[in-house]
Amino acid sequence: MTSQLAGGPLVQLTGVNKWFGELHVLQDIDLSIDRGEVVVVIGPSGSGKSTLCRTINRLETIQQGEIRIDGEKLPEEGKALARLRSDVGMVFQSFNLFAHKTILENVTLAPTKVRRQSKAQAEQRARELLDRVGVGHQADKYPAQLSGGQQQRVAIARALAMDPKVILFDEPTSALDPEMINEVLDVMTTLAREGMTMVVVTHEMGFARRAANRVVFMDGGRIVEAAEPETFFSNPRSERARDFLSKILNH
Ligand SMILES: Nc1ncnc2c1ncn2[C@@H]1O[C@H](COP(=O)(O)OP(=O)(O)OP(=O)(O)O)[C@@H](O)[C@H]1O
Repeated sequence: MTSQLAGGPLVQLTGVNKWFGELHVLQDIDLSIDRGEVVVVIGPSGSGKSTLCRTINRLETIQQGEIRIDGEKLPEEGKALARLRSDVGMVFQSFNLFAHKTILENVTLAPTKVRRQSKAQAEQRARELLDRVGVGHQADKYPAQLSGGQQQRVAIARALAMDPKVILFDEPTSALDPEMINEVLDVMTTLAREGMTMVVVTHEMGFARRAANRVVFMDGGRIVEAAEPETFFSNPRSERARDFLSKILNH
């Protein structure tokens, strides 16, 4: 494994190509993400946004190109599983909490099993994180006793408990009732302002405008354009991005 100098990009994708059978789902992706940067990925359904996220988290393998996290090249497939949760956090649309475990247990599970933290140490940290996302009072409950918005905030605390270098959010508010969306976006905005490196696939353009350093627009497996939100939203360069924005903003 090679290490680059600290201070280089935290996440670097170079010439990444991926196929699902005949479908060329990621095409020549080059993307560098700096420490503390918040990148919002948008684009039409099927454009490859989730797949991009999943490759960064090693949930999907690629056929061409290279992905480095903090200078380290992704290990081969077998080893990737062992490192899956160590430096990249992931928050999915569907929370993925263990129903039969308490909220506290959900957040302590990975630190005790993967990081081998003591139970006491992991619980103390989990309680701090649950307080931070506003659900500290729910620690002894079970997921089904919480609203969707609360469960997603627990999922964010669970990701933070592993002290990830970057957190990937794959449509984190798409499964939520509308009134719960903002409570999750507010937690994410706070994390962004605190300097967490984040990649966020979302249709929430308000979040992109206020929290993103860069908006990446994908279409047909390619990054078609990438710009600061102010530039992107006021003057998208490509016709596809203009069409997409007019559809989503008039929705
Ligand atoms: N495991 C898989 N096997 C085969 N095809 C897949 C697989 N996962 C995704 N695809 C296909 O790859 C393409 C890109 O999917 P992906 O989920 O990355 O798009 P997306 O931009 O995130 O879409 P959405 O906004 O609808 O979630 C789609 O055509 C999808 O059907």
